[in-house]
Amino acid sequence: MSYYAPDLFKDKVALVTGGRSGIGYAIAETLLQHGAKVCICSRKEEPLAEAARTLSKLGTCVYRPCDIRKSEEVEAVADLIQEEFGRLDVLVNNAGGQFPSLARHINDKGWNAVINTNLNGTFYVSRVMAERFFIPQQAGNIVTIIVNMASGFPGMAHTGAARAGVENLTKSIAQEWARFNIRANCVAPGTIISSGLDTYAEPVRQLLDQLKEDNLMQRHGTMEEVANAVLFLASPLSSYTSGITLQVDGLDHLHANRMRLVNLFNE
Ligand SMILES: CCCCC/C=C/C(=O)SCCNC(=O)CCNC(=O)[C@H](O)C(C)(C)COP(=O)(O)OP(=O)(O)OC[C@H]1O[C@@H](n2cnc3c(N)ncnc32)[C@H](O)[C@@H]1OP(=O)(O)O
Ligand SMILES: NC(=O)C1=CN([C@@H]2O[C@H](COP(=O)(O)OP(=O)(O)OC[C@H]3O[C@@H](n4cnc5c(N)ncnc54)[C@H](OP(=O)(O)O)[C@@H]3O)[C@@H](O)[C@H]2O)C=CC1
Repeated sequence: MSYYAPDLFKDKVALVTGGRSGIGYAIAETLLQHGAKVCICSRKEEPLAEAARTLSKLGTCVYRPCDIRKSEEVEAVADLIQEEFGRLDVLVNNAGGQFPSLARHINDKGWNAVINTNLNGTFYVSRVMAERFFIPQQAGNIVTIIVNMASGFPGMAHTGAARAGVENLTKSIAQEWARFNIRANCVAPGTIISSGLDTYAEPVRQLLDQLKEDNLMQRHGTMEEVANAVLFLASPLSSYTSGITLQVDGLDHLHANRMRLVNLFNE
């Protein structure tokens, strides 16, 4: 059940990066359920095509494989959107990820993989979609998924650094592009039950149970709770809001036990 009007995104076109799985899939699904036409992209063609097939039962959903770290592949996604829809109204930068490691054990390749994905990739997609659609249209909306890294992110320093960069980038482009009627905001999820969490093995799995006990609401968040926050920021319901980060974390940004993360690897 939804509290939003079913036609909130009627005649609107949205791109969700990483829309084949987890939170991105839930966002794509919610946008479709509220009338949007959706494009999803990610690296792995087969699961991406399968996700688009399933989502198409809810409305128009197209896909194109793309590594957001390669700006030429991002341009190809823009080409598809231009051919299929001739416009873009909403960009949801959701693609991202990292691996758990103490900072001093992250090698150059691992550091660059995470920075390129989360910071550079998010920038490439935002710039390309603004240049190709939002600025010429004099209208656009960017919502970027980051993480809760307000007090640093021990155990995942690479992603903390990248997402802090993205949050600051969002504040800059929100100001530079306000004159083009473009808004840009972030959503910072806490620990959300998703396919992403399934990628973690011990000792992170055990940590997830502890993080649930620490949470003041005594639970992890749901993908729908993140999708609902994205819907708010992507819609005219938030028309005077830009450059902010909306925390969807059951208060973890005020009350999180960072020692759990520091001690994760029993160093
Ligand atoms: C504690 C609660 C946290 C809750 C908050 C956050 C939750 C989430 O974000 S859930 C979402 C999780 N989903 C993902 O993370 C999926 C996406 N992740 C990835 O695709 C990779 O982690 C990536 C970001 C590193 C990108 O992958 P790719 O470019 O394909 O890179 P490779 O797999 O080839 O790895 C490159 C390089 O990175 C180092 N490395 C990768 N994985 C690990 C690892 N598990 N441990 C240590 N180092 C790792 C390594 O240097 C790799 O190079 P090679 O050694 O040559 O393989
Ligand atoms: N689950 C959680 O607790 C939290 C998640 N987040 C963030 O939310 C977002 C979604 O995570 P979640 O759904 O949980 O995890 P998933 O691992 O399911 O989602 C990650 C998605 O990003 C895509 N992706 C990864 N790298 C690239 C790339 N270089 N180019 C294009 N697509 C890429 C993946 O598809 P493919 O492999 O096909 O490329 C996948 O669809 C991520 O940014 C994550 O860090 C933030 C806070 C908490």
